[in-house]
Amino acid sequence: MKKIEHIGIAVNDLKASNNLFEKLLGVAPYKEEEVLSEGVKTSFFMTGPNKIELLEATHIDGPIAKFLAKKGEGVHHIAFAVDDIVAELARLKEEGFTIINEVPKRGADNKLVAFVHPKTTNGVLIELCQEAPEET
Ligand SMILES: CC[C@@H](C(=O)O)C(=O)SCCNC(=O)CCNC(=O)[C@H](O)C(C)(C)COP(=O)(O)OP(=O)(O)OC[C@H]1O[C@@H](n2cnc3c(N)ncnc32)[C@H](O)[C@@H]1OP(=O)(O)O
Ligand SMILES: [Co+2]
Repeated sequence: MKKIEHIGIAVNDLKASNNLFEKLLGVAPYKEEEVLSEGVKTSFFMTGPNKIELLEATHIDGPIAKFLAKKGEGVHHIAFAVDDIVAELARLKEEGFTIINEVPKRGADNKLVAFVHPKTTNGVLIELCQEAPEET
């Protein structure tokens, strides 16, 4: 794994949280994107070299809606950048971690993503991200 790619934060109201994080970080979000497959609307902030992803639920049965219902707003996952997501998933599986997505899927901000179950990572949901070609 190369570095932390982003930290994902679950929020109830993306618009309100965009305003809050803009005040907090002193920069505006550089992008907003809806990812239908995950049931989320996201926004992204850069602060120095670090990226924050805010996530609002768009689907009542989606992972963010369920997380918000159980735990409330807060840090939802840590994402790591990798060069070869398939190889990294195989390595983690071999090490005994539970992989949620055997096949990487399209995430936000031009990434291929896959998740590792928090029950096998001390309660922290881990996302792997590999750069993907821009969608046309
Ligand atoms: C925008 C796209 C992408 C990007 O490009 O960056 C994203 O970031 S998408 C982010 C949203 N998508 C995901 O989270 C996908 C991966 N998550 C899942 O597949 C599921 O949420 C899960 C982790 C498998 C849990 O699903 P499920 O078992 O159906 O939900 P439960 O609510 O019943 O939870 C079971 C258990 O797990 C705990 N949990 C759930 N989410 C988290 C979390 N984010 N961090 C820590 N723990 C989590 C939950 O509390 C339950 O625990 P117990 O109550 O103790 O059983
Ligand atoms: Co993410």
